[in-house]
Amino acid sequence: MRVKICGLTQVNQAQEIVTQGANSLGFICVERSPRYIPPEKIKAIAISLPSKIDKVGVFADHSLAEITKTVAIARLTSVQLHGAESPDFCDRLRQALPPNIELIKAFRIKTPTSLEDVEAYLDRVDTLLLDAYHPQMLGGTGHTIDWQDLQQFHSSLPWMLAGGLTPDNINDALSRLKPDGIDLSSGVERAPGDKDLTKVTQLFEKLASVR
Ligand SMILES: O=C(O)c1ccccc1N[C@@H]1O[C@H](COP(=O)(O)O)[C@@H](O)[C@H]1O
Repeated sequence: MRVKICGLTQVNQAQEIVTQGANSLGFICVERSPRYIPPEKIKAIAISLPSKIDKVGVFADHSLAEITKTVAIARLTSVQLHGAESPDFCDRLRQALPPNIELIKAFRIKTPTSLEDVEAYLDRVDTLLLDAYHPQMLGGTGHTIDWQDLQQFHSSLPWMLAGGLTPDNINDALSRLKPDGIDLSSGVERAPGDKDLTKVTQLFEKLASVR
């Protein structure tokens, strides 16, 4: 399963989290987030990691030029769109990016009808990410989606579950839902951008216990 740990800002933490088993790391490119990390610092982390590890830049309503420039500087392999980017924007971004860059579209699930938004993106992105809705925050909220709302969710694209996942609730989530990947940030953190490696260890222990 894809395990993405998001909100990295420190090279030693990134390396340790990969050693523990993460295959995907996320970097917040949203300037107003307390987890923001500039492109040059992402690059320093990215080039220290094995090439097989996904390096995901998280963007929200950035311009095409900002995203393409950051992808090049930071050596990203994936772009996560966490704002209100339209299907047409995704098409144009696809044209603007190198062909091997993965496009992940995040959806903030407020009610079951929020899932209807997914349809228009299926031919335009590679991966879906379902996160919790919060009225003031775009992401990193620590809030869970009502998993009941996702019971009937199926997709032709791989999808990742995000939103308030922790070592304590991950196995409950995975017993109810069968995502292709999981994405954790605040649930394995001491403070925004400062990961708690003990919690990351607990996460992988929990995941190993059900394999
Ligand atoms: O983490 C942030 O600060 C952030 C800012 C803007 C957009 C997305 C952000 N994070 C995303 O939030 C989810 C996980 O959050 P949590 O586990 O509930 O804390 C994940 O997809 C991050 O990429």
